[in-house]
Formats: sequence, structure tokens, C-alpha cells
Amino acid sequence: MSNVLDQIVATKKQEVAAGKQLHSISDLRTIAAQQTTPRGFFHAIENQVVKGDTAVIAEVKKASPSKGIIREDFNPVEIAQSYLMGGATCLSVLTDSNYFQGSDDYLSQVREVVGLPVLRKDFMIDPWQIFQSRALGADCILLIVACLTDELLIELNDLAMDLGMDVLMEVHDEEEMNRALATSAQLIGINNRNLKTFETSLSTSQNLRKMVDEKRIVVSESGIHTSEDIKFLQQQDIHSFLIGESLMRHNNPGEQLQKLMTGQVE
Ligand SMILES: O=C(O)c1ccccc1NCC(=O)[C@H](O)[C@H](O)COP(=O)(O)O
Repeated sequence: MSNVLDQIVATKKQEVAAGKQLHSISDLRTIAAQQTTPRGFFHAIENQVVKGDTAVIAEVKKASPSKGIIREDFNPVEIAQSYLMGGATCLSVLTDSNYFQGSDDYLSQVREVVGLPVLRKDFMIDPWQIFQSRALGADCILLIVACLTDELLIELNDLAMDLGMDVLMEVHDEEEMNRALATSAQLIGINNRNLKTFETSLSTSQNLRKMVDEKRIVVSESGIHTSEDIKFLQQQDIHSFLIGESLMRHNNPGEQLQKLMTGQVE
């Protein structure tokens, strides 16, 4: 039986095929050329980490397959503004509509109003989507190693960099980590959530972090809820975090971010 990740990828293939009927790569290149220059996503995180500070990629997400609706009252621009006030280093915006109730428009709207670098959080399987991401204004894309062959991983990574974007390359186990480390990816996301079973454990970050040398930056993703979680990950020498649900469930997500980072969330 297929798992959720397989289903998402199957749906994505249909979406991409339909998208290609509407916009050619040449169209997307023209639209991308009208976008403002990509904001340095990697550099924003690196600057924080080099200073000895913590970098948070705060996620704008209405729903997910594992949690259903996370936030009914969903205004992506207001949430992003709140994250800016709360000290986020970068933003992550879900653009997948079928499984996360996201939208491509959310990314463009957020990026127009808030000056932080923005990750397009979606499921990349085809070069067409990389051009589309830049046309939408993305500063960084997510590449999930589990969804891609080695050849495609390298092709999409190189294409994103050619277009001036950064890449967050996501892994969940040792084998995926070895595949990511064979590429030039500078930003390695360790997803604490198994995307096939939804089981979440911070020990995934604890175990895999040891495989990455200091030339790359590790981002711990998913299942970060308390200030103790942050402290635990910092003790593993991880200083960048991608956080969604635990912020999105609060009325004022930026205030919750600030509390989380200052030891006030139990
Ligand atoms: O979260 C899911 O249910 C999910 C299912 C299938 C593919 C991806 C999925 N989530 C993406 C993420 O990993 C999270 O949005 C991200 O890391 C933030 O996690 P959290 O802080 O736990 O919301």
C-alpha cells in the first residue's frame, strides 16, 4: 500500500503536467526575470549561527496530512508579519494546496510584504517547478531526498543555484543523509518526522547531526514544541530550526516564537 509521501508525489506529477500546459519554461523564465533578486536564505541563517545566535525558519501552514487543520483563522501575510516581529530569521510558506491547504499566491503575497528570505515548502520532482518557484519569488526551495533519484537531486539542486536560489535538502535517515552529503548542498534539513508514518522524534536530529561537518549548516525540522526541545537540540550543536505547528496554533505566532526562544515555553 502506498504511503502519504507516495500519494503526494503522484498528485504532484499530475499538477506539474497540468502546469506545463499553462506555462512553458520559457514563460516562467520571463516572469522570473521580473522578480526581485533572491534574498540570501542561506546567508541569513549562516550570519545568525556564526554570531553564536539561533536561526528560526518560521512556517506559515494552515493544515497538514498528519494534523489536519492546524489553524482555522489563517491570514498568511499577518502571520508572516507576526513572525518578523517575533525574531524569525527566514520564513517557510506551504504552497501545496491538496494536502496542506497552501497556495502559490501565499508565497508571493508574503514575500511582497515581509522582507525576510522565503522558502517555498512544496514537493519538487521536476525542473519545471524550480523555474516556477523563482517566478513566484522563492528565495529557497526544499528538496526532499526521499522523493528524488540521485540524478534528479543533483539536477534540481544545480538548477536552483543557477537561478540564484538556495536549497534546503531534507533527510530523515542515514542513507538519505549520505545521498545529501554527496551533493553540494550547504543547508541540510533533518526532518524529525518520518513522512511515511508521521512518527516524530528529536533523536533523529541527535543521531544524524553527527554525520555533518562544520562546512554545512544543519536545520532541525518538525516536532519542536517547547523551550526544552530547543535546549536539547542546541546541546547537539544544532542552532537552526524549522518550526510550524507549535507556533501556528497560537493566536499570536510571533509572540509564541519569542517565548519559545527565550526559555518560556514548557
Ligand atoms: O506534517 C505532515 O503531516 C507532513 C506529511 C507529509 C509530508 C510532509 C509533512 N510535513 C512537512 C513538514 O515536515 C513540516 O511542515 C515542517 O517540518 C514543520 O513541522 P512542525 O513544526 O512539526 O509543524
